[in-house]
Amino acid sequence: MIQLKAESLLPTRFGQFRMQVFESTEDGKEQVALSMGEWQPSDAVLCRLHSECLTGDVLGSLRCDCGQQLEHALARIAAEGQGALLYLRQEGRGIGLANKIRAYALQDQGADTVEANEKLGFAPDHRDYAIALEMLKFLRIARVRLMTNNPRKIAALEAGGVDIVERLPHQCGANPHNESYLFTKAKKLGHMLDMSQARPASQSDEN
Ligand SMILES: Nc1nc2c(ncn2[C@@H]2O[C@H](COP(=O)(O)OP(=O)(O)OP(=O)(O)O)[C@@H](O)[C@H]2O)c(=O)[nH]1
Ligand SMILES: [Zn+2]
Repeated sequence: MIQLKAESLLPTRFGQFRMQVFESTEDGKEQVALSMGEWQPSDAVLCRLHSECLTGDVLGSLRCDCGQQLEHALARIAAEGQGALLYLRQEGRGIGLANKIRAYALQDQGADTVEANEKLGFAPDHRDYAIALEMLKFLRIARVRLMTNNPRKIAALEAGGVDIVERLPHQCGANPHNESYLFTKAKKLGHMLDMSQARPASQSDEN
C-alpha cells in the first residue's frame, strides 16, 4: 500500500509541476509523482513511468539514455500542459545502485546488460509495477498515453487494468557509449527501438 506523505508545487526549468511524495508501507521507499494540469477519470493522460537511474538522471552518465528520457518526458508534459511522470525508486531495473555498478564492471569485461544481471544472480529486469499502479489509481488515471519503448512496462500496466490508449515512442539520448546497451535492449529485452543507425553489440567497441 502507498500513503501520500507530502505535496507542494515544484517549479522546474520545464514548467511548474505538482510534486507528491508517497511512501510504500511494504518497503518504506519514497516514491514521487510530478503532475501538471487537471483531468477527468475518463481522460487518456500523457504519462511516463521513469525508473530511477542516479548515474543517468543526476550524474550525466552516457552509459544509458535515462537522463535525456527524463528531460524529454517532462518537456513533453509541459508542452501539452497536462500529464504525469512517476519517478519510481527501482534503481538499476530493481537491483539497486551497488548491483548496477557491479553490472557495469562486468559489462566493462565484455558482458552485455542482460548477461551482467544474470551473472549477478538477477533476472534481466527485476522491476515490478505494483506501486506504479497504486500511484496511478491515487492520481485517478485509468487511461494513458504512455511514453515508452518497453513492451513489458505496457504489459504490466495492462495486466493491472490500465487502458493504454496510445504508446508514444520515447527514443532519445543515443550516443557512442550507450549504442551497444541500446542494441541489447532492442534485441534481448524487446524494446521497440529503431536501431537502423546502430551497429550490433559484438561490433561495438563501447559499453
Ligand atoms: N541492471 C541494470 N540496470 C540498468 C542498466 N542500465 C540502466 N539501468 C537501469 O534501467 C532502468 C531504466 O530502464 P530501461 O530498461 O533502460 O528503460 P525502461 O524505462 O524500462 O523503458 P522505456 O520506458 O522504454 O525507457 C533504470 O532503473 C536504470 O538505472 C544496466 O546496465 N544494468
Ligand atoms: Zn540510466
